[in-house]
Amino acid sequence: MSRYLSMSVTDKIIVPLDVPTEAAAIALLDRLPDVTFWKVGLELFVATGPTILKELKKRHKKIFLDLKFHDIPNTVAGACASASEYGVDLMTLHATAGKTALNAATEAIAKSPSPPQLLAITLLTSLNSRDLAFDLKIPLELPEYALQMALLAKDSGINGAVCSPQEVAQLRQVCGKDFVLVCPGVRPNWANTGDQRRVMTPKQALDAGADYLVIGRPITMSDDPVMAWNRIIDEVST
Ligand SMILES: O=C(O)c1cc(=O)[nH]c(=O)n1[C@@H]1O[C@H](COP(=O)(O)O)[C@@H](O)[C@H]1O
Repeated sequence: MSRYLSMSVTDKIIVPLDVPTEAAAIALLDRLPDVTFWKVGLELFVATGPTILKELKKRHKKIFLDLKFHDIPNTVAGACASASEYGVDLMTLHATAGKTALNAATEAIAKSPSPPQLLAITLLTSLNSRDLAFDLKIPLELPEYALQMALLAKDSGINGAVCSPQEVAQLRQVCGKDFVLVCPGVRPNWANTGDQRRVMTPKQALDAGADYLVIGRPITMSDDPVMAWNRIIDEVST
């Protein structure tokens, strides 16, 4: 058994199964047995449906089902009710679906025997201040906008938010210790940023107050995913 398994920090790093087939997902699960928390997002779920969730449960893994619901309240509530039947740990919807949809989602999952924790997307980590101001025409500074989306979610009964590590300290301070904060947009110094725009290193993100980090391509697209995973665990443990 790897020495990394004994460190609770491993449970804070969620690795996304951003691959197009069940076979590719299973190859990653086999390659990275020390990963305890996996994310299933749109690419894989559209390809496999809930089959992949059963495989993860068989392996006793925690599951973040990241389908980012964004629709009218009735539809969001129905999707949340259906998805909560899978017995996953975390689920996402966009804060910009609005207060009524966020409330409806909260009520819909409350009926589940094992409700997931609901997380609201504040502002995708692939967007920067320029995108917010010029393309989306949002007349707020980016950190203020992310905070307002988190507060909207919190006031609507949502358990936590997905935010960039650059905003996590402020959200932690304002939203409190029980609000779950999950940060994608995490890049070790040695990894490419790719399409992520608001990044920090894993250690910086955890030190700033993130409960969980989502780290994908630096691990999964590495020539040696096990080495990349162990390197990240070492960096956040020192
Ligand atoms: O909800 C998410 O997980 C998410 C929100 C966000 O704002 N940014 C973001 O990158 N993500 C997801 O986090 C993962 C990041 O992957 P990498 O960029 O490869 O580390 C992807 O699966 C994204 O779908």
